[in-house]
Amino acid sequence: MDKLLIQGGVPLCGKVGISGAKNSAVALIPAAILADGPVVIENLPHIEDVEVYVELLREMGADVLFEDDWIEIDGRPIRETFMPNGKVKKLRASYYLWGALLGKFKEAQIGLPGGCDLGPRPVDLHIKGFEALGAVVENRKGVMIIRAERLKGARIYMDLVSVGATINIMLAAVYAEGVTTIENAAHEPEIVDVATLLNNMGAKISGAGTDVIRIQGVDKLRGCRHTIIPDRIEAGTYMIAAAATGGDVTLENVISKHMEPVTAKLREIGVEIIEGDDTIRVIGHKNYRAVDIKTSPYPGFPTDLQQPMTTLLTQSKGTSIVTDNIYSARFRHADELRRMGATLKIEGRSAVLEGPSTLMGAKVVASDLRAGAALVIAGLLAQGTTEVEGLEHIDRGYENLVQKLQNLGARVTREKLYKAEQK
Ligand SMILES: CC(=O)N[C@H]1[C@@H](OP(=O)(O)OP(=O)(O)OC[C@H]2O[C@@H](n3ccc(=O)[nH]c3=O)[C@H](O)[C@@H]2O)O[C@H](CO)[C@@H](O)[C@@H]1O
Ligand SMILES: C=C(OP(=O)(O)O)C(=O)O
Repeated sequence: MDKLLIQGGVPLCGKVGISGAKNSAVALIPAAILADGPVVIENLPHIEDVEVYVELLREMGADVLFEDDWIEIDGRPIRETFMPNGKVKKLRASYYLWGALLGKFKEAQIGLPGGCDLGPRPVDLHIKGFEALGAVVENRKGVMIIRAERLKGARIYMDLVSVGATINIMLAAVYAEGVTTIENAAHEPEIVDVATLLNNMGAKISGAGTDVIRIQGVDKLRGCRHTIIPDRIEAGTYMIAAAATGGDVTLENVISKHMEPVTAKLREIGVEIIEGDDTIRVIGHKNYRAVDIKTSPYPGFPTDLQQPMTTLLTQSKGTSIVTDNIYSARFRHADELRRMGATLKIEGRSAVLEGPSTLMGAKVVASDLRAGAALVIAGLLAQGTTEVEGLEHIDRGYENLVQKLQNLGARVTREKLYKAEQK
């Protein structure tokens, strides 16, 4: 186990390349097994979630070649549809094996997923979708057993907007007979990315990125080549870090449109942002204004940037209220920020902050992936040294975090935790 040591107070300056999107990568990898031939996915981030997915596919019998930033997946040799627990618990997105295996084999026996602990994360909408397509779903001691004689297209209304359920239904429905429509579908760019890959494989999906997705089932999907979109959450993290340290950072390989909810809020608090074709320059200042933030599905403010943004708002003058409408318990970074000197309290689903606060370095522990990002940003702007533990969460989703921050001038190193420090 490792920890990060951060000497705060250095404005981040320079350029940073944004990696391929985690939440696309972990859906595109299982989508690839639906093809009757090899699928090459480029711009793949080297993050723990991807490494675990590659191991899962290999255990199931797929041929996987994983080089630098691309992967070739041939799902044809897969015979195994049984993955009870263990590795599937290491990430959230292992639930995409339900849809992919159901589509491919009409059967999946896969354990319930893991992922960040943000309060209850039910999977009822996934099940409702599979059942509508004709599957019988049983939860046997934490293993989802999903079987169908045949999959038949259906009209599926989602009670809530769900990224995972929308993608899972698409994965199962590509091989269903007839037409499936998903109403009240999620709009996230990662959904469009998955639909693009599936369509390049020969699927007939229209409407991805809107409320209604239509999937005309097909008999066969072929191999193809696909490049993953940039990670808008990683990009947002560096934008917030640049703003928080009063730095001047240019992000490369970004899609500005995907960043609009974040760009708008940063401008509102007083950050200067210059958008290029595939770059965004963030010029930080002091004296930020307080703002309120409410997370909501895309194109609303993303819940995955709520925690980093909370850190930035400790530097704004006045009262900011941050409300997470997606997850009921995504404020486990609050105690750690308070330990560093932030003035904030949690009221139900909201954090109420009074700023600006002078943050002081402290020993803190990341409880989940974006809590980790929030604490790293806190360490970068704090006076003195911050030690961040819980890096196994951060490793799930940030490629080369230390190196990218060092390239921007941050004084950050990764060190081994001594035995006595390990809990
Ligand atoms: C691997 C991946 O892509 N993870 C992302 C995905 O998670 P994930 O796909 O798990 O999140 P969802 O979009 O499904 O969840 C949205 C909301 O719907 C609820 N819900 C969801 C499914 C369900 O069957 N029943 C139900 O009640 C959830 O508890 C949550 O309150 O989208 C989230 C919301 O943008 C992001 O925070 C995660 O980073
Ligand atoms: C919540 C997140 O991830 P996951 O859904 O994979 O746990 C995240 O990326 O912030």
